[in-house]
Amino acid sequence: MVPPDAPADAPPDNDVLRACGLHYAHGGSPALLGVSLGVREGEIVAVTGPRGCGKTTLLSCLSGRLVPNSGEVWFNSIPVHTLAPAARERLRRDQFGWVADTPQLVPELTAWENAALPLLLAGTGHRTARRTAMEWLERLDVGGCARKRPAALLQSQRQRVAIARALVHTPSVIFADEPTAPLHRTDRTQALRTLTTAARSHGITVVLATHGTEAAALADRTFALVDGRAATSPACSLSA
Ligand SMILES: Nc1ncnc2c1ncn2[C@@H]1O[C@H](COP(=O)(O)OP(=O)(O)OP(=O)(O)O)[C@@H](O)[C@H]1O
Repeated sequence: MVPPDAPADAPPDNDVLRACGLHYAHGGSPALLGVSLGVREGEIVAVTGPRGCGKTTLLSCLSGRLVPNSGEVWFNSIPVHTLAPAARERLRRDQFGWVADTPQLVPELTAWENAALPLLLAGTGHRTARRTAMEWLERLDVGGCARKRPAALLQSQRQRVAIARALVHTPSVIFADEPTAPLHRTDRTQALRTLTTAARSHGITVVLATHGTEAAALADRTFALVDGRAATSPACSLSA
């Protein structure tokens, strides 16, 4: 509920993520030109748009992987855009999950160790971390690969391990950048449904970049980008 003394157009205070007026250029090449977005807790938002419109850059700024050239990013009451690198790294490790369009696993670790990594880094005991990772790997149909290293897995199996790793510590927000790109069409629906069902049942917010209508259909809302701008610009107001 918006408090009575808040500005009339203040965002709802159940926004878990808020971005306001984001600008970002890769070198001299502009990727975001004043993007504003609010995401509510537990919401699944699909960021859509043609190749090169800025989806990955937007997810990277929202998640603290990139610092915008100007504009603000808030995670609850935390100003992500002004955090020091170490604090941003901690925030990403503890509160966020990331699934890239190609699986980025640690080659020396087995599938279950890769999936358990966020728990192990947070100090969870080995046995609990392993059990939890195994549960997620099984939900994603790759439980049988748990002892294999990434090199021995198919690309589609690696991506499922990466999805398990994003879910394993039940983060506040998962950023998924074309998460089903490496999967065959038949595998896509199941992996997407596992991700979105798990997110809904655990109250995890998801920001999902996608070209596909299938992924967008599983989201609560679509946020369309065109040439680095929102296709329809929401008003931007920060109450914090
Ligand atoms: N590392 C980089 N160096 C230079 N330009 C980049 C870099 N990354 C992205 N860009 C440019 O920034 C713009 C936005 O790219 P971005 O990857 O965010 O778009 P996208 O919508 O995710 O594209 P895709 O659907 O192809 O993944 C594009 O013009 C792209 O060429």
